[in-house]
Amino acid sequence: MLDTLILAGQVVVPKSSGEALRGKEMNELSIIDNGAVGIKDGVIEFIGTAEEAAQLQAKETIEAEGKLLSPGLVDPHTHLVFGGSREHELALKQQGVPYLEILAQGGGIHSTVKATRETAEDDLYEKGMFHLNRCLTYGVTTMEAKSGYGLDKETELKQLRVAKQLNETHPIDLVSTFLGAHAIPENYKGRPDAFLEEMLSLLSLISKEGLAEFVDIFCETGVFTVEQSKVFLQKAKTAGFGVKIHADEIDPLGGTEMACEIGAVSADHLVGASKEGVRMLGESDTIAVLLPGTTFYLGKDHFAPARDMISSGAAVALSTDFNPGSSPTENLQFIMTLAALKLKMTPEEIWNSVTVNAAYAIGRGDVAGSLEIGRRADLVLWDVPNYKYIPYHYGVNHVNKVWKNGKLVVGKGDIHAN
Ligand SMILES: O=C(O)CC1=NCN=C1
Ligand SMILES: [Zn+2]
Repeated sequence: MLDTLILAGQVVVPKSSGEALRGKEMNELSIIDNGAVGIKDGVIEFIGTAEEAAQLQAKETIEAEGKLLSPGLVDPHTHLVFGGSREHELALKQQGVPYLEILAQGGGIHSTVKATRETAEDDLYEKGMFHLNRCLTYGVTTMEAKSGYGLDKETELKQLRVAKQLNETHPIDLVSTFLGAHAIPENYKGRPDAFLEEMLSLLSLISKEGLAEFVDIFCETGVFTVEQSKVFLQKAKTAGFGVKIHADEIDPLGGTEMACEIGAVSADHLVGASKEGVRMLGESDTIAVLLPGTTFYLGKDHFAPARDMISSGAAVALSTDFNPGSSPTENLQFIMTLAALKLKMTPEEIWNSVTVNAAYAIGRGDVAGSLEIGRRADLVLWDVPNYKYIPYHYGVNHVNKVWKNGKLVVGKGDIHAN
């Protein structure tokens, strides 16, 4: 006897082959028309057509014929835990003040660092819960959370401990990344190497307390060079962490090439990736995590060369880059629209980029981002007729219901029209 049987319209089943989908594979997406998924004890027990499900018994049957059903979405790049906000910077952006100039003037990341240092751990936790609840209502069931707004031992650990607590208490599964190398704090101005050594000195404690699986660095003009980033990430790899990099976000420094060279799990942003960087992505296991929401929000015209990357054979994932400065949104569905309009990705590539490939980008490809018998039942029912509809109809939330580990965690309340 199943606990829940969902009778849907189309069911999206991204291919799960043990690694991220790349190149032409990204355009493959299995769809079951008039599909059904059965859940028992939090796990997927049946995937097939409604016809095949006809003889199954279930305590509860959700009759959602005509609605799309998919795996829970995965958001592989967020700066979830932070204090304060940066709406005051919008006026500067409107006046055309570049992101890196705001940062150099002590704003940007530094503004959030000040607010995060001043925010108590409990308050950071409550704020994180608020944002996670919103992510869940948008269909995200697994996501990454970076530190990086402390830039000192005490606050970096505070952020990571908050993320650990959130992972233990909120339905969304969180994967933590240490981004202590996010910017150079005032007290280390002009001494980047010394600051990086200070951040590296935290790795043993972070590892001992299980506070992060990945280490990341902001490789950018006025922050950390490609060489500094390479040395830092290689030391993090030696210490047993997976490594990621904010690369070629604004200036094309060549972080993409370096990421492929050292075997980073992912290289993120890549707006300025060179032809050589694109070629190397096609030949490496490094996943390109693209963040078109950031490019949009920074008012840039040039977006990451996703089509070239996919043509080169690379694996691409998508993310909100949720953070208070360069991409203040939890709406991964809007990112799907930007991927269609600005990255020229197909609906099939987009769906693979917010599910299976996003899961592999944060080391969760074996448990999230696809539908398989025996896997935990992380599912989203959408108020849309087919899988092409979400990128097409933008700026709204299409979620009808979300199940996490087979439990209904978001359900469209009955709308009492009168
Ligand atoms: O501005 C921020 O808070 C987040 C960010 N880090 C690197 N690029 C953007
Ligand atoms: Zn970021």
